[in-house]
Amino acid sequence: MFGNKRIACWMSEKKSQKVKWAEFEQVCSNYGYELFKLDLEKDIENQGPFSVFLHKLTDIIALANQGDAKSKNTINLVENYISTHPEIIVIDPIPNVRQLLDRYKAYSIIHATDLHKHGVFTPNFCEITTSNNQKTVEELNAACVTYPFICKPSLGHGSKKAHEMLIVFNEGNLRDCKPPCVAQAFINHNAILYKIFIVGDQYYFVERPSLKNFHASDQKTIFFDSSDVSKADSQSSLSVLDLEDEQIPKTRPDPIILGKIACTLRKAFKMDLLGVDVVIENFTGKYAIIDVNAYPGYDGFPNFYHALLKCIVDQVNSGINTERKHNLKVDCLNIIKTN
Ligand SMILES: Nc1ncnc2c1ncn2[C@@H]1O[C@H](COP(=O)(O)OP(=O)(O)OP(=O)(O)O)[C@@H](O)[C@H]1O
Ligand SMILES: O=P(O)(O)O[C@H]1[C@H](OP(=O)(O)O)[C@@H](OP(=O)(O)O)[C@@H](O)[C@@H](O)[C@@H]1OP(=O)(O)O
Ligand SMILES: [Mg+2]
Repeated sequence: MFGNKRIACWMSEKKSQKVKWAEFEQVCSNYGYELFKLDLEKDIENQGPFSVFLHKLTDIIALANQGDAKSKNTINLVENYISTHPEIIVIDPIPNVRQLLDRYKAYSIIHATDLHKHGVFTPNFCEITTSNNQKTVEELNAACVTYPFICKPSLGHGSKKAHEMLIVFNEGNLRDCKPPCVAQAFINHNAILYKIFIVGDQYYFVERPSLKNFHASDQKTIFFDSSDVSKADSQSSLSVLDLEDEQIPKTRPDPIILGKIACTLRKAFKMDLLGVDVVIENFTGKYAIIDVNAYPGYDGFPNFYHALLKCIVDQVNSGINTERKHNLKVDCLNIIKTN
């Protein structure tokens, strides 16, 4: 019935549990596609043929990078299969996902875009690679990272540890940073964050809770788990504004700037499924990109499965490979729909 119009899908058990499979299958079927879950424990060839591979392999790629033999083998099998079937549309290409796993690399890619022309920046950042505090002070100074800063594990996905962070308020507590990690200047933004969810040429943004304003001081380091802060229903005590900050006026986000960010980062990362975390800096009104995620949760994205299928069909119909497609010049404001 579907011929080779088959979509193979792989994601972690945790993510899989959040998928409404019956609805997703129905939407695929409406677009003429059969959806099936690829089993990476079994021979891939025997499960083919398929024309589209939709995946979130970030955890396995991260484990493979850390030397885990089973994960290395799995990724090798997947990459070999893809290279012997170059006609398969892969969303998103594994080498492109790989570069997102390293926060330093990801911030460097954002920094190299021309988004600064639109009042958008990525906060000053540097890598912390040593426990030698004097060396770290030099690195921080060279990159103009001031206090307070957020210290994030270099590895941005793939384990609980990737989300264990700290806010460092002074030089005296630099020893709390456990390399390899990235120090990123803290941007005061009155505890409101915007998540831009990108699906090919469509995007949508939602407002989420975030961290309150902080200032350099002699206070002790704050340790937190990022997954407790900016989910739709998060109620972290770190998000409660100090009394004097409640008066700071709220800036409404400009959908055109968020669209520009979506379009620019889609091209820069050469990926279709991306989540971008943006905060608006108090008083300057500038937009700071603080995090980019592969295949995020899309919580709140209206008709997400339709958007995903449109993205898949666009790729299939383009008749050219992903690498070339993302290199095409496109007019950002035409291709990104506002919500
Ligand atoms: N530079 C920054 N300035 C101010 N607040 C920040 C900054 N970076 C991160 N935050 C806050 O910390 C939270 C977690 O940071 P980040 O998004 O980098 O973590 P993460 O583990 O990659 O999260 P996720 O993958 O769930 O999006 C953000 O949601 C935001 O509230
Ligand atoms: O937990 P949620 O469903 O919301 O999705 C989160 C997603 O987990 P998932 O892979 O299980 O979807 C996370 O992936 P890992 O870093 O853990 O790989 C990361 O992309 C978060 O940014 C997403 O949160 P959001 O940015 O969308 O709020
Ligand atoms: Mg985030």
